[in-house]
Parts: sequence; structure tokens; C-alpha cells
Amino acid sequence: MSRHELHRPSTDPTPIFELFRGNFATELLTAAVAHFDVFGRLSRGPMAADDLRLALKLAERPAVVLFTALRAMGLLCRDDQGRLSLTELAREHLVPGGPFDVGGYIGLAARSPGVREMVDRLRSNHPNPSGSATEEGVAFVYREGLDSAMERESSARSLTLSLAGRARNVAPILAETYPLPECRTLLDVGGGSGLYSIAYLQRHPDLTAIVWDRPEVLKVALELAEELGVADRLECRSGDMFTDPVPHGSDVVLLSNILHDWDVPECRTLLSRLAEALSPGRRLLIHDVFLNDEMDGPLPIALYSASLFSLTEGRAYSAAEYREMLTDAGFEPGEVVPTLVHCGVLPAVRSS
Ligand SMILES: C[S@@+](CC[C@H](N)C(=O)[O-])C[C@H]1O[C@@H](n2cnc3c(N)ncnc32)[C@H](O)[C@@H]1O
Repeated sequence: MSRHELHRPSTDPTPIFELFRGNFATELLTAAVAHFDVFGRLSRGPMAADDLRLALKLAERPAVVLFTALRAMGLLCRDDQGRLSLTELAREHLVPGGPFDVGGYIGLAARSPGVREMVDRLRSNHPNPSGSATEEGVAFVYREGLDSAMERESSARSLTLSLAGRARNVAPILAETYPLPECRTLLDVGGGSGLYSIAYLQRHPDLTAIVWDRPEVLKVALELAEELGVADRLECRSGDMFTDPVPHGSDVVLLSNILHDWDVPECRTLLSRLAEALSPGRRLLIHDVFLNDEMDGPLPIALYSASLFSLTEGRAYSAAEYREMLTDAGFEPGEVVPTLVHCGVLPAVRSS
């Protein structure tokens, strides 16, 4: 094996990612118990998700993040009319005043900075209500008018390299489990480090790829393409995926870890723009994490959703949610093929 070749890790790093995201369980549970009184409210009877959301004064995105996580934790469930209600576990231990209530114990964390910031974010539906998510601006997302870390050289570089660590593990598995033998041109939208394109280029010697991203991010992609021996087949093209013309002529478009950074309207806009640029029969790949279609798990994805909610304008979506967006945009969605670190690829074909 060449030293330039990307290859799969010998052990699965998924548990490390799960441990890293564990704080979101504490933050959401404590917010629900000590700041929003979710369990006290539901002890008076089941509520439609939208009624509970309005009672808590939450916008739709934070409500989905919070309710999905509480269901994934086994504390809320849906009754036969689809309303949110308490599980036996929550009824016995989280309703204020009950003989086995542990809400006071959970409340020990109520004033911790992580919990308070989570409560602020849930209430404001913003990555950081008091300013930017980082000193350099909001991470991972760029659109006109947003103070984005991806526009500054040092933060764009460090954020892109941080994702490159995950991509080095996952990209070779994506290229192996979902190869593109008959494709000639790949458009990697928001391709970041370019490692997903690079893995495909290494696998398919006749393939060329365009990584479409912000200029400061592309500096990293160019370095990696040179280091990994595919710079002659990888074009780094800078642009804004929401406003600039979509590069035409590709056989397949990759959206790797992109849609989860955006709220539903932006996901729909982006998918429609890509559909317009693709000829019938051409493919779009959503490489991402997927909540289950019930929206009650798996827990690691529900916690990752809270992380995405905290850093970006997005959250995790289910395959059913993506399928609806894809169909509305003019695609025929297929089945999810798992890759690594809870990711999978959902392929879709541009309808004729
Ligand atoms: C979460 S990262 C994903 C990077 C890579 N696809 C991966 O899977 O590792 C999101 C990427 O989208 C890019 N991006 C965000 N907003 C963009 C925009 N409006 N136009 C182009 N790229 C954008 C960011 O710069 C970043 O590289």
C-alpha cells in the first residue's frame, strides 16, 4: 500500500465520538428537568408535541432536538394518539414531588455553564445568543450576512483540519462501500478538506472531482490533494453554494455532512439548486447521520443532533425527512448504506 493511499482504520473509532458527545445528554436532561419543567407539565397529561413546544416557547428546531433526545433516553414516548407522554421511568423518578423523584439531584447541574448555554440556545434557536459561536464566528456554515469562521484563515484551517480527522477514517469506507465505477466527474459540495473526493479519486483513476467550498477552506483541500497524489484530478472551486451558479456537468453530487448544518428551508433550497444543475438519471449522495424515522433514536445520533444544533443552524434528520425533501426537489431517493461513525450514504437519482 502506498504511503499516499487513504485506507480504513483497523479499529472502529465510533465509541470515542460517542463519549465525546456525552455532555449533551447531561445538558438536555438538566434543561428539561430544571429549566423547562418538561416532566411536571406532562405529569398533568399527554400533550401534542406542538402544544408542548408552544408551552415551552421553543421554535421548531430546538423542540425537535430536545424531544427527540428525551424520547431516545427512554423518558418520553408517544401515546396511541401520537401525543408526548411520560414513560414509567420518567413518571416515577422525574415528576416533581414524587416519592422517588431525583429531579433535585439532576438540578445539581442546573447552573453549570454548559447547561445554561444549552438553555440559552434552546430558547433563542441560535448557536450563541450573546454573539458568535466562537470568537471567530459561527463554525462550519457560511451565508451572506452571517459572521462565519469559515471566512477567516486560521479558524477555517483549524475547523477544516478538525473534520479531516473524522474524514480520514470514514472517507475510504464511503468510497469502498459506495463506489462510483461509471462516473467521470464528482461535485463535492462543501467538500471541506476534500478527503471524501480524494478517497474516490484514489479508488477510480478515471474520475475527476471539483471541491466547491469557501476560499480559505480550499487551501487545506489543495494541500491534502497534493500530499495524497491526486492534485492533477481535483479542482478546488470557491463559491457560495446558496448564491453562485452550481458547477454543471457532474455525474454525481456529494453532500457529505452538509445538510445537517442547515435548517429545513436551507436544505430544501440547496437540494432544489442541485436538482436544477443535474441531468435526469444523475445521482446525488447524502452522506450523513440519520435519526430513525420514528424520531426517537438512536441516542448517539440524538446527542450528535444537539451538538449540530449548538454549533450550526442545523440538526440531525431522519432518512424519512431527507426522502421527503429529496422527492420534493425532484429526486428519487434510494436506501441508506451505512459507512462509519454512525454515518451512511443515502443515494438519490435525479428524476426525468
Ligand atoms: C461540516 S463541513 C463538511 C465538510 C466535508 N464535506 C466533510 O464531510 O468533512 C461543512 C462545509 O461546508 C462549507 N460551507 C458552508 N457554507 C457554505 C457555502 N455557503 N458555500 C460553500 N461551502 C460552504 C464549509 O466551509 C465546510 O467546509
